[in-house]
Amino acid sequence: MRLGLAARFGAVIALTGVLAAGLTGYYGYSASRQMLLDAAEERLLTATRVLARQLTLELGNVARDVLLFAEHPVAAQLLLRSDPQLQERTARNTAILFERMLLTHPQYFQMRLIDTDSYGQEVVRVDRQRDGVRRVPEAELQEKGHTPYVYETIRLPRGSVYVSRASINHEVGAHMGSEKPVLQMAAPVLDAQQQVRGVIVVNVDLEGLFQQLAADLPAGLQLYLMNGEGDYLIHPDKAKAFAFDRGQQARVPEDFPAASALLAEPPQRKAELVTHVGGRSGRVAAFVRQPRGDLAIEDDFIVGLAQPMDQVLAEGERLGRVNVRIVLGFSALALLLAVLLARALSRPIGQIVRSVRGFSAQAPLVNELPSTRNDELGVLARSVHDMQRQIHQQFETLQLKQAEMDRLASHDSLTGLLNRRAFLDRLEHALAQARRSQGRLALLYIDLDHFKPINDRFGHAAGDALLQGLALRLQHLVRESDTVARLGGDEFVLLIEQGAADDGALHGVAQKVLAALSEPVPFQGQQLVCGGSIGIARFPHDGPTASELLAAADQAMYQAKTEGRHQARFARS
Ligand SMILES: Nc1nc2c(ncn2[C@@H]2O[C@H](COP(=O)(O)OP(=O)(O)OP(=O)(O)O)[C@@H](O)[C@H]2O)c(=O)[nH]1
Repeated sequence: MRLGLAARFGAVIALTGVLAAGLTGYYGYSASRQMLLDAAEERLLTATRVLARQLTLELGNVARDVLLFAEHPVAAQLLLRSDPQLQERTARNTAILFERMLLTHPQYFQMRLIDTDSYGQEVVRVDRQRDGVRRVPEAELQEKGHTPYVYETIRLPRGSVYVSRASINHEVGAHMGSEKPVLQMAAPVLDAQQQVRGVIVVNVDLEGLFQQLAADLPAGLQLYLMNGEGDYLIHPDKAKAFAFDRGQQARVPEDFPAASALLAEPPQRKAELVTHVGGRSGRVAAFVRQPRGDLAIEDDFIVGLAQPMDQVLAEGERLGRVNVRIVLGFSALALLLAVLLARALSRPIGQIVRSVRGFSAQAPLVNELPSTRNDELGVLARSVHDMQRQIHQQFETLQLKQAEMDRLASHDSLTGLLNRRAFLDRLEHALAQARRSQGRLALLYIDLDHFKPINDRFGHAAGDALLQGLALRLQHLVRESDTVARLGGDEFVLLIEQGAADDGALHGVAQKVLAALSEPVPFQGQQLVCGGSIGIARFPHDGPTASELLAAADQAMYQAKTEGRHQARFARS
């Protein structure tokens, strides 16, 4: 099926509309999706920074608690062991303070005072136990001189705080902290001579601390904590946390390859990273490493937050659905407009096409074109109508000219009678009919008498007027069935088809003709008079063909001339 111009135009409009709506929707969706992704990354990085900062602040709080005890004179006094009674009372009071501390800080597993002079012997120790916070009996106190938190801390100057590597606590008798991720924070206790006498140690519950820090995070975020080597300390999948403690490996670059760059950064400096993994079904993650600050930290901490990509893009998907609805709406509108436009165009175009197709120069001109429109189609319609009108006029002129030419081809221009050629056609036709019907006919060959002197005396115009006057007279004289023609010069011929059988009647006609020719014709106040001689030939009597009949009639006319003019003679066969 071939589509019309209006339909094709409509289809182009519809296609353009649908395409424009689709592209706008697609690019709008892509741009807003990227903006959402950027905003989500920014939010995630900000939340991670806040979390890392909170961790630093929290470690600072613990450090202040540790220092509070390390700097307290009671600690140094207790370690001097001067008076056993005072010693016991001071130890009890210290234990009470430790207990208060554990009760108000749920993230502390243990607090203890260690005597570095006696191989790191614990002097006072309070543990979080199943049934509450308890002072550990003297008999259960242990030597801790071999532990890093003791031998590393005693090297520190006054006022410094040691922070251990995060580890799983395998110490014997650690109670609630046993086999849990812990962080030991310790400060040296110095005497008046600035000699290190002991160490105050707090065991921090790493998971508890983090749960507390992450409590305010939005739902759906995954929390990660790594050490400086990238080993997971906290991971949503518990099997990956402290894998190194079980002789395995679970490091952040395995899940987030871009994190290698962060691990390669020099320590002690702040470092950040945002990365995605796994495409649309993966995750966006942000990692922040906080500077160590004043603390003597054994290892760095890297804090990470991740969000599933589908959560990040959920807003974008909603936007996408809205976009799809908008695109569909606009496409439907474009289609509707295209149909309306196509119809508005196809009607006038159809009218013009029908008018052009149905136009005929012969048929009367009917204006059914949309000529009243003010647009280009109106201009086209008016132009078509003008063209049709001109064609009509030219056709009429042509017809008139054709009729005139037809008339000139068969008639004598001076008298209006049939000319020789047309007369011969008529004669042939009449002869054929007469032959078929065994009919008869007769020719009266007429030549004017003394016509030349008229020309000579009164001028050519007078001769013309005489010829015209006599021709008119001959036309009126004969019957309707007869034919009068001018053969040329002053020669006329009369064909009689009815009543030609009777020589008497023919003779009568010839006499009437002679009488009519001898009547004067007025011209410019003159009376022009001539007359005529007639030769009569009959079919089939005087000849079977036109030429023979004409020759016979001419011959008879010539005889009439020679015998005195103004008379008629029958041909002699
Ligand atoms: N005015 C005019 N004269 C014509 C026309 N055609 C022929 N003639 C003239 O008609 C004359 C005819 O010649 P003729 O028949 O010999 O002259 P005529 O005087 O009639 O001679 P007769 O027939 O012997 O009586 C010529 O002088 C032609 O010039 C015409 O159309 N108009």
